[in-house]
Amino acid sequence: MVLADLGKRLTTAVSNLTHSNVVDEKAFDAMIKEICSALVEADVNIKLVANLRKSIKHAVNLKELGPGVNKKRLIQKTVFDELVKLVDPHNEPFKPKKGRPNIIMFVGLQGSGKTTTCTKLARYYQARGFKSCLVCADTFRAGAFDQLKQNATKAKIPYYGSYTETDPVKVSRDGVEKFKKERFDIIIVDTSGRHQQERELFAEMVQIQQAVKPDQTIMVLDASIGQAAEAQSKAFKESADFGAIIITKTDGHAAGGGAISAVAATRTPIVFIGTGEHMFDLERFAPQAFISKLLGLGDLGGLVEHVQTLKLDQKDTMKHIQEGIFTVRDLRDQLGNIMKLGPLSKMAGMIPGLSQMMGDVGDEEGSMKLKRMIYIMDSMTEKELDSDAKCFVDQPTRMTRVAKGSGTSVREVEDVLTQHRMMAQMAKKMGKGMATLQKSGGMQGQNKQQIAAMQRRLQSMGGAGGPGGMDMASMMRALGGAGGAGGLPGLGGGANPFGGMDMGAMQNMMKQMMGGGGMPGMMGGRGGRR
Ligand SMILES: Nc1nc2c(ncn2[C@@H]2O[C@H](COP(=O)(O)OP(=O)(O)OP(=O)(O)O)[C@@H](O)[C@H]2O)c(=O)[nH]1
Repeated sequence: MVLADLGKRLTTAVSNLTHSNVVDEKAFDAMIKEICSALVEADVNIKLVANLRKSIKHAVNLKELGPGVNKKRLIQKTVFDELVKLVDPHNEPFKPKKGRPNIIMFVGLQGSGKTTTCTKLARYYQARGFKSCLVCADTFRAGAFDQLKQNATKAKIPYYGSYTETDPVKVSRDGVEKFKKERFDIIIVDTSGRHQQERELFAEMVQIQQAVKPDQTIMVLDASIGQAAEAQSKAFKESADFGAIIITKTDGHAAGGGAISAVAATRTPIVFIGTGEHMFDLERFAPQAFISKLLGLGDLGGLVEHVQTLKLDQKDTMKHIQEGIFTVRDLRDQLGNIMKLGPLSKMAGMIPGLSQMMGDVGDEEGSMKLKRMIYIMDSMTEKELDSDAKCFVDQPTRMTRVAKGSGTSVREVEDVLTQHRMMAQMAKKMGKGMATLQKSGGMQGQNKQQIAAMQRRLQSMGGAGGPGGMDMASMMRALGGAGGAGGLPGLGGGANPFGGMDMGAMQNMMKQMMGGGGMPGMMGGRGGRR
C-alpha cells in the first residue's frame, strides 16, 4: 500500500460517514475504526493511533452536541486536525540566510537516498536565489564522488571532491573552506553511509562535524523503514547530533506515514520529504499541507511555491486578476505554464480534488489535451487573445476559422472558450474580493495588513521568486470572504473549501481539460496566427 492508498482509505472512511443520512454513534465508531486500522497498516505506532482515536472521540461527543452543530463538518475538521497533529513535530528547523555561508551536513545510512537528496536540496536553494554547492565527503564508497558529480552536473551545481584523498575529514574541510572563500550561501556536505553497526562511521561523522562546524546536520531516512525510523534516528542522534530529518521515498511506501509520525513524535523537525527520483521531487514538509495532499485536498500553497521556483511569468495575469479581468491570452499563458510544471499527475495532487477526477487519464493524454488547447489559442488573432472572448459569441465564424487553423474541431474551440469563461468568472470574484477588502481596509487595521500581505503575495507570484512559501489557500479564503478555518475542504464532496471562491467551477474546468474523453483522430497541426 503506497502513501496515496492510505490517503484514499482515510478519505473514504470520512466520506462514507459524511455521505450517510444518519450520523450516529455506530457510523462514527465505524469511521474511527477504519481510520485507525488504515494508520496501523501504514505502520503508524499503535500508541499514537490510540491517542488519535481518543482525541477524536473526545472532540466529537455526539450525545452532547447541540442541534445547531454541523456534525459532519465537525467530524471532518477534527479528523483533519488530529491527523495534522500526528505528523507535526512542533519544532522549527534552522532557516538558512543569504549573504553568509550556511553549512549543511548530511548523514544517513547507505542507500537511504542521501546523495540524491543533497543535490535536490542544493537545487532547491539554488532556485530560490541561494548560491549553492556540494562537497562529497564519502571517500569510502568507490563511485560516490562520481555519482555526486553526475547529479551536480545535471543540476548545474558546483561541487568539490577528490579521487585520491582518502580522508573524508580533510576533503570536507578543504571543500568547505574553498566554497566559503568563494562566498557560497549554501554548502552541502555529503558523507558516507556504510552500515549502522560500524562504529567508525559514527566516529567519522563526529570528526567531520568538528571540522566543518555545520549550521545544520540533516539525517536522511528511507520511508520504507516505517516506525523503525525512531530507533534509527536515536542511534544516529547518540553519535552525531542532528537537527532535522528528511524522509525519502515517500512516493513508494505507505510506511512513510509511519516514518513521518515516528519522527514527529520525537519532536525532530522534518524539513523535506523525497517524493521521487527526479531532481524536482523534493517537497518542503509542512504538516497541514502534507495531510491536505494525503487526503486529496490539494496543496495550493505548495503549488504556488513550485510555480515560484520555476520563475514563470505570471505578472500580467496576476495584475489582471487583481482587476477582475481574465483574457484569453491569460488562459493561454497559464496553460503554457502548466506544461512547464512537470508531470500532470504530480501537479494534480496539489489541486484540491483534481487527482481523483483525473482518474486514469495518463500524463500523456492530459498533456496532449493541454497542447491542443494551446494550439487553438495560438490560432487566434492578437486582438482575440487580448479580449474577453465575447467576439466569438458575436461572430461564431471566428470559431470555425480558429478550428481550421489549429487542426482541431469547432467543439474543441468551444470547450476552450467555456473554460476561459469559467476562469474569467473566478477572476471577477477575486477582483471583487480585493476591491471589498481594500474598501474596508480604512476601517480595520487587520484588513490593511491582510491587503498588504495579499499584495506582497500577488507580487511574489509575478516570478520574483522571493523566499518563503506562499499561502495561496489562506489568500483564497480571504478573497472568498470566509472567516475561520473552514473545516475540512472538499472531503464532503460538494464542500466549497475557499468560502466564496467557486472551486467547483475550477475543478470542473480541470476535469474537462484532463479527462474530457479524448479527441479522436486529431493530432493538432499548429495553425498560423492571423
Ligand atoms: N522513489 C524514490 N527514490 C529515491 C528517492 N530518493 C532517492 N531515491 C533513490 O534511492 C537510491 C539510493 O539513493 P542514493 O542517493 O544513491 O543513496 P545514498 O544514501 O547516497 O547511498 P550511499 O551513497 O551509498 O550512501 C537511488 O536509486 C535514488 O534514485 C525518493 O524520494 N524516491
